[in-house]
Formats: sequence, C-alpha cells, structure tokens
Amino acid sequence: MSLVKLYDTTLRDGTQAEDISLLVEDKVRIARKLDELGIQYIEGGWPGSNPKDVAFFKDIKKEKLRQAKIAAFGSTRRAKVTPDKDNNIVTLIKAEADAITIFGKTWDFHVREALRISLEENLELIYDSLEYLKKHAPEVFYDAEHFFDGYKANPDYAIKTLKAAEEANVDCIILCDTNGGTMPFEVAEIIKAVKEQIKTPLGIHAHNDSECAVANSLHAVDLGIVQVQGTINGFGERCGNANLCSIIPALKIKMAKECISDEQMRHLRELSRFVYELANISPDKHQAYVGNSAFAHKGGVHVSAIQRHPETYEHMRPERVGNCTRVLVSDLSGRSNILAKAEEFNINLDSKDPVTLEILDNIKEMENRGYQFEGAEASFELLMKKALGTHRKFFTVLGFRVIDEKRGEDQKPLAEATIMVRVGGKVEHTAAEGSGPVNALDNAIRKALEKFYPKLKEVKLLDYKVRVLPAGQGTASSTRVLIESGDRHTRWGTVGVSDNIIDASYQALIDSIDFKLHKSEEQE
Ligand SMILES: CC(=O)SCCNC(=O)CCNC(=O)[C@H](O)C(C)(C)COP(=O)(O)OP(=O)(O)OC[C@H]1O[C@@H](n2cnc3c(N)ncnc32)[C@H](O)[C@@H]1OP(=O)(O)O
Ligand SMILES: CC(=O)C(=O)O
Repeated sequence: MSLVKLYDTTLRDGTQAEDISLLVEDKVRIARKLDELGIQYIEGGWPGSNPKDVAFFKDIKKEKLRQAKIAAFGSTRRAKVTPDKDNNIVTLIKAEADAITIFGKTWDFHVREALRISLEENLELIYDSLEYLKKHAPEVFYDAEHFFDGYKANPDYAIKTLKAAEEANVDCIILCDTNGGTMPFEVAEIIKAVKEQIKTPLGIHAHNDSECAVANSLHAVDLGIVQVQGTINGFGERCGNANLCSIIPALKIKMAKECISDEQMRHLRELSRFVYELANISPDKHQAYVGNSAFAHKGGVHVSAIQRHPETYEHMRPERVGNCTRVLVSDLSGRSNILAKAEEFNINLDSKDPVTLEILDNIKEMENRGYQFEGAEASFELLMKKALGTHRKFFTVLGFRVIDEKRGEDQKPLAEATIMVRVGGKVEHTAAEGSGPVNALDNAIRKALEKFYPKLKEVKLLDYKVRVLPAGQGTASSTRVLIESGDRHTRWGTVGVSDNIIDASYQALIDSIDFKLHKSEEQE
C-alpha cells in the first residue's frame, strides 16, 4: 500500500470557521488527540497573527507527541521587505516548529487586485521567502493559494509560481482550491498537466464551497498526490475544508492507501466528537462515516435486510471508524424494526407473536398523532413492556396542578406545582416551585417520588425540546415535547404529546422517571 501523509489544519483553517474559537489549552488537547490518531502533520496556527497562536507553539513543545510534526503557518514576505526583516517570516521561524508552511499567490488576478504588485515581483516574493525559510526550518511546504482558479485563468503564470517554489527547493507544493469552486473533473485534468511540469512532491488543500472538497482530495490522491490537507469535521473558512473524517476511511477502505493504522481509525468517531465538544458545536448527526445517523436504519425494508446481512444497506462496517449500526423506530417501521429493538432491550419477542403487530400498529397510530420515537427510545421501551404485560407500576399519579402567576408588571412570574402520587398503600401530596411551570412540575414529581425511590436523585434533565405540530397534521394540532434525561451512566429520551404543553411535558417527565426506575430495578 502506498503512503499518503495527512496534514491537519483544524487548529488553523478550522478556526477560520464562523462560530469556532479555541483556547490555547483546547488546541493542545486536540493536537494530542490528532497525534494519537496518527496524523502526520498538525498545523497549529499562524504565529504572526495573534498571541494565542504564539502561545500554542510555546506550549506544544512541552508535549511528548508520539509521531506528529507541528507546522507553523504564514504568508510569503510583504513586498519591499527582505525576508529577514519581514515580521511574519521572523515570527514563523521563532515558533520553532517542525515544519513551516507559507501561502503565496498563484492567480494573476489576486496578484494585481489583492497584493497590488507586479506579476514578476510576486515570483520574487515566493522564491526568496521560501529560499530563506529553507535555511531556517527542517521542512518547508508551499501552499499555492487559488491554484486551480489561477491555472484556469493563466496557466503559464500559475506554473511559473510553482516553479519559483520548486527552485527554492521546498519539500512539498500544495495545490489549493481556496475558493472551493473547482469540480472533480477539473482537478484531475489540471493535476495531470502540473505533474508534467513540476517534479516536487504535491499536496492538496480543498475548500468545500461546492461540496466537492473530499471528492477533489481523493481524486488528487488517485493522481499521485502525497499530502492531503483537511480538518476534523470539515471545519474551516466559509463552507469549510475537506473533511478528514471522510477522507481517512475513504483512503484506507476504498483506495487501499495507508495513512493511519486500522486500530487508530477505530478512534475516528471519538475524535470527531471530541473536536465538536471543544468547539462547542453540536455534532452533525448526518455526517458521513462518523455521524450518529451514518449507520442508522429507519425504513422497515432496510432493517429487515440488514438483519439478514448488514452489507445490504451499509457500505462498510461501522466499527472500523468506531461507529455502530442503529435501528430506529417510526411509522416507517416494519416488524423487523420492532424485533431488532426488542433484542437490543433484552426483551423476548417472537415475529409470530401477535403483540409484535400490536406494537407496530400502536407506533404508527401514535406517530400519526404527533409522537416521535426516534429520539425517545425510553418511551418506546416502556410502550413495549406495557404491550407485553411486563411493565411494573412503581407509582400512580392521582393528580397535579400547575400555577403560573405574575403579581405586577415589573415582577418575575412565579411558578408552583402540586402533585399527589400513590406508591404502594401510601399517598404523597407535594408542592414545589420552579423557574417555569415545567420546571416546577418536574421538581414536584421528583420531590414526591424521591422519598420512595432515592435513586431518582441521580436523574438530571439534560435537554427539553418543544415542537408545535402544525394543524392538519395527523388528527389535531398539538405540542410534542422531547426530553433527554441522564444519570451517571447513561442518557435516555422520552416523548409526550398533547394540545396542552404542560400535559405533553408531564407525559415525557413521567416516562423519564418510570424508565429510570425500571433500569435501576433491572440492574439490581
Ligand atoms: C487562504 C487562507 O486562508 S490564508 C489564511 C487567512 N487567515 C487569516 O487571515 C487569519 C490571520 N490573519 C491575521 O491575523 C491578519 O490578517 C494578519 C496579521 C495576517 C495581517 O494583518 P494586517 O497587516 O492588519 O493586514 P490585513 O489583514 O488587513 O490585510 C492582509 C494583508 O496581507 C497581505 N497579503 C495577503 N496575502 C499575502 C501573501 N501571500 N504574501 C504577502 N502578503 C500577503 C495583503 O496584501 C494585506 O497587506 P497590505 O494591507 O499591506 O496590502
Ligand atoms: C492556504 C489556504 O488556506 C487556502 O488556500 O485555502
């Protein structure tokens, strides 16, 4: 297998994405994880840009990385300054990274409009910046910014810029699709032409503005490119960069190109989620390979087939990237979905058992009323138990009342809930306040039940989503509440539907508590 080197720029181009900003400590933590994954180069930032990036290069030196090399990023020198006097170049050298990558202009239009210098002067900028850096850094890479647009506009000049870099003896020239508008067939044609004229090893850095960044990068590798740049989860300027979470499995599984080991690739999903977490961005569940939905099967026909052979509806084994097969339950389910879920919940259910069809019919009817079980598997498990007669009634709610009161224009509203429950032979009547009516009801339910079931103290409400269902959908316009709860070990989702938002919330809260009690009993 031929080796392709991965160059991660999550910490530089990734932070150019809207809404993403990483602390120095976060950058160091991500760099450690990238190193563990086996990424060969980690671009840490632009030290000439800000103090945070300068601090990163200082701090990362204290880390004992297993194999990754750290690269510092910057630009060619400014016009009319020699490299040794150019602040950006001097700061790059001071960062003492294992490699330095600078970008320079390829597109004549950019030279004229962005830099406002002559085409000849730009060639000098490229050559003497790189030639100077080669004397001061172990490895030097050249990012040919806007290479594909530049080549399409003026191929002779674009090649001259690469030749300037080649004469400076750089270690790799990276062809950049900076504006992300190049199509895969153009990439293939242009790279073939470049390879006839440039002998320096080539790399690719593709942006995703036309959704082709991964395809363009893979095409480039197919044509013999040896370095692929990208970011975890595709974070990057505008629409992002080529997503390494897709590129890595594609290289290894589809193209037989070695880049990281099989064992390292099993941590890809974990790394993807780690980066989402530190960037404070919700994971994209539909993300290829590593997303929650990447191997989630919803249609009954699909579920039936994957149970016979997973490859019927899966292009690869999800475990290879640390993901897993999931079966969803909805009104698109068939008996196979119900049986798969029963197995997952350790419930004995036979395909010929009439209860299977009863559960299926029940789901379809409830989804028509606005329930949604995809995000509420705990409610579904309880529903199954009820249908099978294995549901245990831990408590009975005899009634509740919620009061929301505002005592003056400038006063905050007060919310209070009272609830009456029966547990065994005992009746408990409890009141509680809350920061809103749902919170007050939640507090009252727990206060009443915690006395009998102390384990409920562990339960935390993690997420609460309300959706007003449009009139005309199903039989009535109503509200759906989805709740995510959790304890020290796990998380679970429950659902409630009613034309009264408090009642919908009540149903989801009660299911959440009921589920916790069943799980605790099963564990005991
Ligand atoms: C394709 C890419 O993604 S490249 C990476 C882009 N990333 C960033 O821009 C993030 C970090 N950038 C920064 O912190 C700042 O822009 C800095 C520190 C680099 C420069 O800040 P300033 O000196 O205030 O300049 P400003 O940002 O307004 O303009 C960019 C300058 O870089 C110059 N420049 C742009 N590309 C190059 C290049 N390849 N070589 C040399 N100079 C360049 C521009 O001509 C302009 O300089 P001028 O105003 O003297 O003509
Ligand atoms: C260098 C770089 O980030 C680009 O050309 O997009």
